[in-house]
This record gives sequence, C-alpha cells and structure tokens, in this order.
Amino acid sequence: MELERIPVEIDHCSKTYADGTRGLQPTSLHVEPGEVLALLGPSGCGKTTLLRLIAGLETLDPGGRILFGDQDVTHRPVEQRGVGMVFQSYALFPQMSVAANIGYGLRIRGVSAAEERRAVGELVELTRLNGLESKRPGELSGGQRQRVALARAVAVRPRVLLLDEPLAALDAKLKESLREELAELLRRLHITAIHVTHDQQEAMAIADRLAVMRAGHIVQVGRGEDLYRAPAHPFVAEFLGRVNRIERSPESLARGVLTIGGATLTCPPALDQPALLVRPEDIQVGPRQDGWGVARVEQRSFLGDRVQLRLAAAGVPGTLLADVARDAPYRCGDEVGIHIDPQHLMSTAESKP
Ligand SMILES: Nc1ncnc2c1ncn2[C@@H]1O[C@H](COP(=O)(O)OP(=O)(O)OP(=O)(O)O)[C@@H](O)[C@H]1O
Repeated sequence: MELERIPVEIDHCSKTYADGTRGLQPTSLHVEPGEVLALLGPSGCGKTTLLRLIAGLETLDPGGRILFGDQDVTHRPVEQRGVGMVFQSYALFPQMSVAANIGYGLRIRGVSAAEERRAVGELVELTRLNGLESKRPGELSGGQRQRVALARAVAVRPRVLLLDEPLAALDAKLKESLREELAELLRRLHITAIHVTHDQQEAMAIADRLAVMRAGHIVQVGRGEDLYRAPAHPFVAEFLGRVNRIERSPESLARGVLTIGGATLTCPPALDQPALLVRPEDIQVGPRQDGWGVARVEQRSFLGDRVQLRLAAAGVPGTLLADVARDAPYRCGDEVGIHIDPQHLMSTAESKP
C-alpha cells in the first residue's frame, strides 16, 4: 500500500485549558517523513495534549502553527487533517467483522464496495490477518485486535498516524511481544507516526527517535541509544533507566576526580558538577585488584537475567547499585573490587541544546 510520507512541524505550540491549566508550554518539534517519533514522559507531562493538538482534537493557544508537509493545518478540523488514530482501547466496533472494521473509514467516505474489498484485502495481507476476516473483535487475541486497529487507521491512507498508549491496557508479557510486532508493522508501513507512551522500553523498541517530556516541556529529543548514553538532562538519565547518583567531596571536585572505594578516577573535564551519575550496568565488579576500588556487598538480588548488588564503598555516601551476570559468585558480606570507566560517568548538569 502506497502511503504519503510527510514531515510534521510543530512550531511554538502551547495549550492552556479553559480552567487555566497549562497543558503544554511553548513547544517546537520536527518529525521527519516516515519517522516514528515517541512522546515519552511521566503522567501529566503533556504528551496527550500535544498529540491531540496534532490530531486537531484540541485548539492551540494563539501564536503556534502545525504544518503537515508544507500545508498549514493549524485551523483545520480533525477530519480534514488526514490523520489515522490508534487508541489504548483500540475502539473497534464489537458487532462488526474484522473486514468491516478495517473498511469502515472507506465506507463512510463513500468508496465503492469493490474498492473497499480490494483495500481491505491488501491490509489484511499486510497485517497478516488472513483467515480472520469474518471474525468479530471479541474472538481475537490482543495482538490480532491491535493489528485490526492499525489496519483500520491506515485504510484511509492518512498522512500521519497517531498512536495513544496503544499497549497500555495489556499485561507485561503480552506488551513485550506486541511492541515488537507493532515496531515491525510500523517499519513495514513506513508512515510518519507519533506515538505517546510513558513506558521507556516501549518507546525505545518502537520509535526511531524519542521526545522526552516533563511538566509541559520537551526536555530532549534524540535516538533512544543516544539519550540513554548521553542524556542532556538528569531527568532524561533517570527516566530512561536506573542510575546511581554519586556526590563528590569538595576536594574531589576541585581536583576533577571521583574517589570510590579508595580508588581515584580522573573525570572528563566537562564533568564539573558536585554530583555525577552512573548506570548500574556500567559499574564493573570483580576480584579485588590494583587500581580498582573496594566495596562491600550489602545486598544481592537475583533478577533472573542478572544479579543486582547493593554495594557500600568508602567515599561514596549511601550505597551503589551494580548489575552483574547472573552466575556472578558474589554474596552478601563479600569484599569485591569495583571500577567505573570514566567515560560512563554522566553529568547532572542541564546541557543547553
Ligand atoms: N481538559 C483538560 N482541562 C484541564 N486540564 C487538563 C485537561 N486535559 C489535561 N489537562 C492537564 O494538562 C496537563 C497535561 O495533561 P496530559 O493529559 O497531556 O498529560 P499526559 O502526559 O498525557 O499524562 P498521562 O500519561 O497521565 O495521560 C495535566 O496537568 C492535566 O491535568
């Protein structure tokens, strides 16, 4: 199925609700043609508000603009924007068959029965729903229902696909398999898509780029891997995974080092803040050895695919979390060697874009 691929430009868009709540602070964002972009952030950060502004379900404050390609859609109602939408509940018509659900948008647009049959056949093929055409949504699995919702949303050849927490209602296991399926389907459709979620793993699995939001603002936009490895803001570091925050003494700060368990690490010059961040998987744990610090295992938690150690190390207030392989031999009370490659240390400063 040939879909139009257009860029989406959000230009200084903000939203103030009738009761005065600022749902979205002035925000600008560019989405590439054919790109899948995730709006990611905690509850209440403005993801849904931004998605609804793009859809045309809310009006924006004066001064902002939304462009689909080179067309200004700011004042167009939802039905004239050419958007396809997939919601958390899928919102399928329970009394209609799979084929009738997929063809619904075409029928209400007055497309001929022959053309509807042809388009539905193509979408059934594309979303691998063959053989299920005459079933009702209640007779389908969660994944199949999701595919019907997606097929129905793209049947009308939208220019932009909007997905609002499409996996939120599912249990963790189903979610994991469906997010891979959804990622694969979106790649195959290669349509410009904006996907709202508060689940960072879902965002990383599905989207080409992530826009991390907090309190009505976009804090950082980028590829999941870059945001995870080089967050421009401590909120991004903490939201995208677990981190240890290590406070440095004034002496260590003045010398540009970090002392951890008796070992001294030279920090990259850009890390000139009193506190630094490091991810649990970036703390190396091994036998005591020269050049490494010493830590005591305070707690050991077996997590199936790995073991999480809580470590106490001289010079580090509180404890550190470190992830080690699941067959690592360390027990509570053991003294172990620890090391952090300074390039894995992250800043607690906000870098300006
Ligand atoms: N219709 C409304 N009237 C007033 N305030 C609203 C309205 N809709 C949303 N808000 C407020 O705007 C802010 C952003 O809400 P929004 O629904 O966009 O957040 P969200 O990031 O999508 O959250 P969630 O993940 O919980 O859905 C919140 O403070 C919310 O309470």
